[in-house]
Amino acid sequence: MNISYRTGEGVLQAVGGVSFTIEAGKTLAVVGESGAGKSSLSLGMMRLLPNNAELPTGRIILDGIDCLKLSVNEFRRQVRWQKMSMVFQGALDSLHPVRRVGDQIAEPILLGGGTGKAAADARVIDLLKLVRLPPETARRYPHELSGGMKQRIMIAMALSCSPRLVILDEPTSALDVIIQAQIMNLLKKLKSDFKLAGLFITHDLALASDLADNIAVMYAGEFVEMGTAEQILLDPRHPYTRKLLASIPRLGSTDRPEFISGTPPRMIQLPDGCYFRPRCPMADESCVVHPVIKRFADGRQIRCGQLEAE
Ligand SMILES: Nc1ncnc2c1ncn2[C@@H]1O[C@H](COP(=O)(O)OP(=O)(O)OP(=O)(O)O)[C@@H](O)[C@H]1O
Repeated sequence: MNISYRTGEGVLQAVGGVSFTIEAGKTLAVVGESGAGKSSLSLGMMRLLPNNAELPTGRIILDGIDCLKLSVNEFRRQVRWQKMSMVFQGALDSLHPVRRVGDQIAEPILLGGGTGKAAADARVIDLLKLVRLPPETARRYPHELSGGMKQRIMIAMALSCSPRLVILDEPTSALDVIIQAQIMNLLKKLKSDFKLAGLFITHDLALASDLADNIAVMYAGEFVEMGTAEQILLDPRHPYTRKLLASIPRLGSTDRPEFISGTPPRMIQLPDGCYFRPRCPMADESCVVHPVIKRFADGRQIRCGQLEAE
């Protein structure tokens, strides 16, 4: 999948050649620094990109439906919220301030058609139970709820139509650590109870390790390494993944966390060759050629000209 924006300085490619499969019941975490293209990827999948975005190219196949081939209306009726839903990064501000939260949870259910108001209201109560909120929460307004409760409401909304894929875009980044842990535990429970596929977008590799079966590391709009969570966390191979892991402080370790020197590239002006080359300790003259992503014998995929697929 490719996503570009038209800007005053020219066309900026925010997502380039990103390709992945998520099986039912599995979660893929996409990890990367700010500006790597994570939100563009999730908004592009939901077909909610801003007006200056070009139409994404590539294919998104969900339940046999080629989502990018559907018209806007077909996508809205058949896919968005029904088969693919999202918990947004700014979730705490995305609830309507003067509508009761129960009505807001019911909205995607009613939009899908085929469900009457009474059945939708009953479903709202079930969904509130699922996210461990009391039924009377349905009658409350967003300003009466804490951040953690609002995030549970957003999760209930995302689950309201029993989708096949839920995209979680930094679902806990606005919450304090205790509430963050509660929401992560809820997400883990929901993941094991339902056979949901999850796409978990985060800048936090440690958080990704909590929920993900597979991890893709994103740099400058591309996946640079993708593998099982174990492979990425215990045996990172791409120099950027190694740097990301070394930057996480570890309890009980005397090693100081490392900083990744340099800054991520300006996406409007990407360096020639490998995009990580200016910051990479392994870079040499061969890295002036932009590397393709290669599949290795252990199943992981890596985009690095220095590493040869055996
Ligand atoms: N509407 C837009 N117009 C132009 N450029 C944009 C637009 N939205 C995002 N970008 C650019 O696209 C690139 C990817 O941004 P994106 O928000 O997808 O990254 P991200 O990894 O989600 O970062 P963050 O975690 O900070 O949200 C960045 O260079 C960003 O400046």
